[in-house]
Amino acid sequence: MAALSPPQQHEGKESESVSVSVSKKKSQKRKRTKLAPELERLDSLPWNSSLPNEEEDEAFSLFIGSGDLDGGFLSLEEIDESEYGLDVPGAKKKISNKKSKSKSKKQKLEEVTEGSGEYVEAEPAEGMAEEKNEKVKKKKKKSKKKKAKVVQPEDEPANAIDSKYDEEEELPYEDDAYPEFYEWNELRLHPLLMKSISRLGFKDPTPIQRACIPAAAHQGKDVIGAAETGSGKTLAFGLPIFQRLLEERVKAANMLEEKGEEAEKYAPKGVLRALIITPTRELALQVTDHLKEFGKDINVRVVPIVGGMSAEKQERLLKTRPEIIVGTPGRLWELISGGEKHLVELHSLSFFVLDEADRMVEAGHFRELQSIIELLPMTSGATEGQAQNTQNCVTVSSLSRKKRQTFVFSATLALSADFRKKLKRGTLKSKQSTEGLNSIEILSERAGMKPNAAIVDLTNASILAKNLEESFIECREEDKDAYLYYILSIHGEGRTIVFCTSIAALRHISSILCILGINVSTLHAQMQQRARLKAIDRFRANEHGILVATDVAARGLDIPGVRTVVHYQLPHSAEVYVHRSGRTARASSDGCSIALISPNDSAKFASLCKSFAKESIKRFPLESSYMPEVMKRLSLARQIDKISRKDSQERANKSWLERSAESLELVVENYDSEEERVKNFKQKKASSVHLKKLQQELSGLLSQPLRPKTFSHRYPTAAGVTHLIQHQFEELAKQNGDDNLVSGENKRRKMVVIGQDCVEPLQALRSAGREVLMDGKDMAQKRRNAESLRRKRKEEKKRLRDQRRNKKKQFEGRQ
Ligand SMILES: Nc1ncnc2c1ncn2[C@@H]1O[C@H](COP(=O)(O)OP(=O)(O)OP(=O)(O)O)[C@@H](O)[C@H]1O
Repeated sequence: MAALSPPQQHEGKESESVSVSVSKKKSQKRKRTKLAPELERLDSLPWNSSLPNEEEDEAFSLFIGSGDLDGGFLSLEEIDESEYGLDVPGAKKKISNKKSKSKSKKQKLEEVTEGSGEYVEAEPAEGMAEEKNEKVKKKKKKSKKKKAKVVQPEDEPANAIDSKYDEEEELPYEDDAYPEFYEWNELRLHPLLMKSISRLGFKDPTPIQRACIPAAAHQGKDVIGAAETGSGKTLAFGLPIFQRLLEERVKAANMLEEKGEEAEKYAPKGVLRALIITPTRELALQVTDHLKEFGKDINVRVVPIVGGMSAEKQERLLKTRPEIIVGTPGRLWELISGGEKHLVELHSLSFFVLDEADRMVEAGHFRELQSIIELLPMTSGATEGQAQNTQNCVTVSSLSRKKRQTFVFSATLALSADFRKKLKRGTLKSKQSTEGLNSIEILSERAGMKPNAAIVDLTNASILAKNLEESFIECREEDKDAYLYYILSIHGEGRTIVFCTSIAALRHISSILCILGINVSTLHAQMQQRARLKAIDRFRANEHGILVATDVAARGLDIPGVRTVVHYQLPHSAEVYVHRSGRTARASSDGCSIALISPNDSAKFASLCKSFAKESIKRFPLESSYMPEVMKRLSLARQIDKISRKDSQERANKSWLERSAESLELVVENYDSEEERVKNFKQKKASSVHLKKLQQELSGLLSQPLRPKTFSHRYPTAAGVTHLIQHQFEELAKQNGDDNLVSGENKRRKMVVIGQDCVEPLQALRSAGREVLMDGKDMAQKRRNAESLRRKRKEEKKRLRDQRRNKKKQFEGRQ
């Protein structure tokens, strides 16, 4: 990784004293020792080789051409953390002896003047190095004085300031200053960000954060990031944005004395600095909330702009002139093309982020996104003159000279076309022609992504989250409802998301489950935005909630406690399967996915497994003795559903006819004969009686817990012993043995439930799931067999029908 490669060599180095260079070596050695396992791990990652050579890198300059601000990024010594009230809970301040203090001073000086290799400063013009060092030293002194003032209690004698300062001096982010945040300290983030990290209790950065932050925040690189679902990608691009905005503020504050009001333009307020684009509204709102929550102490405005939002609210939000906007392509383009004042100031952008980038290049988003990208000013080409011509922006002259950073993230970037190969080879080069490039590359290039972008691909061959247990149930298409009901009622622990491909299937399932007394929330793209958000809130609020959703919920939704994902219908692509499954097993938790596979799905499922390099997958354990009862309930539910649907359809038709007639001021007359009306009435009555009867029968069944067919209250073994029950028996026997050993007497035992009840799917899968080889050929053969059986049955039926018809004809002919 570029961020961990040897430090850059800077001019003017020879002028440093020997003691400084010795201490520098020690400092580097100390850092390397601590980073050694990290380096080893990172070196072994596939993307490492594709990173550009550090020496060939353009040094990142925040204010190109401005001698005063050369170096752009701040060293931590320039940031006075005491001003930010940094108070990391549980962190202990380390007070060391004088000797180590002086060494630490030298190390810090050296880092400020020479760069540490973890952040890159633009090289000053020849002869300016010393001047710059002097300036930095002065700033350091100023900062030290401030610290002394902050820590000095009112009644303390003046000579106590120095000693207090000496103690405080150890506070900046030394690797060992806050042991519990050691890994974060390595990333050298602004004290306010550290404060947020500690507030949220994020003990360590996730691998994608560890890999992206140095490159994006300290080297100013563009980043293409791929890592498993739930791995913290939002903060991997969010933290570098916050870091740069904070650094600019500090820089401007430090310059205030020298340059007065002019300094403020280096940390401009009220202009758009970051535009984050996500494919769905829910994701945009979630990313906004995540960044807002993180940026509580930072005073950076983060605002969502999504479809379905009322015009007034949108206007109100944009009036606050937020620095960060998170939005969906459709609404953003609508506003930009309409000339919305805050949004058209795209020249002030310092960050352009495509979250779930691979989804956005698909139909439905691509055109709008492309249009937005086409409006982005050229990062290197925008001259000052051009920029000055842009209206409504007072900060153009300073901002246009900055480099805009582009971040492209997704869990499945590596799955798309031959992108993975290109990621690995690092062949993302700017070409004149777009031939041979896929859409992500084209968009990335058009968005101004540099050829030396840091490419961080942390996805493994299977792409799926590592804590995810996958499984499947083979069943007939018409039995999918029954198995879904089985999973939800027998293993209803934790939150579950059921994914469908079509809205029709979603409606069917939610209706059936509702009749069966299972409360579900639904989420699909045709719902009103308010209803969509309500559904998510309801799901979030229920510890054992069930959400039936289409793929609109597949990407990015981060709801804690989702234990199970059910693929009721298989998705159309491997990417969607990864994202759907990724709603569980997020961050450090685990979870399981269950795919319901009908004979028609089997070949598709086998090819999915192949794309994830999976040779085998677990079959979800089923207790077949429950199925007769499940089927009985389901049959009743289906009949009830059919009657209710017919009724409501009739009502809808009737009211439509009446409404239409009313609007045309016509009178609807009933031309049915008396006989027909009586017949209709009788039919309705019969159907209503039948419906009532079915409902009564079902509610009688639902009032009892679901039991295996041969369940006996006394001997719960008659249903046959499954692996799970076997396992439970063994555990029970062990437990009883232990109890007897301890007490030595027979106590009255508690009632013990044996079976699958209340065992969450993951647990059932772990204790009884059987690995099945995913042989594509075998699956395809099975499907062919099933098809040929169906065909034979159909032909047989047809033959019998023809036979009957012929007989009838012959009989009629004889007469
Ligand atoms: N360093 C960290 N330590 C612990 N938890 C973290 C850390 N960073 C992020 N998280 C949490 O991990 C969860 C997943 O993060 P996030 O939504 O950013 O994942 P993601 O990689 O974008 O997932 P997806 O690909 O599904 O969109 C969030 O709840 C977030 O708060």
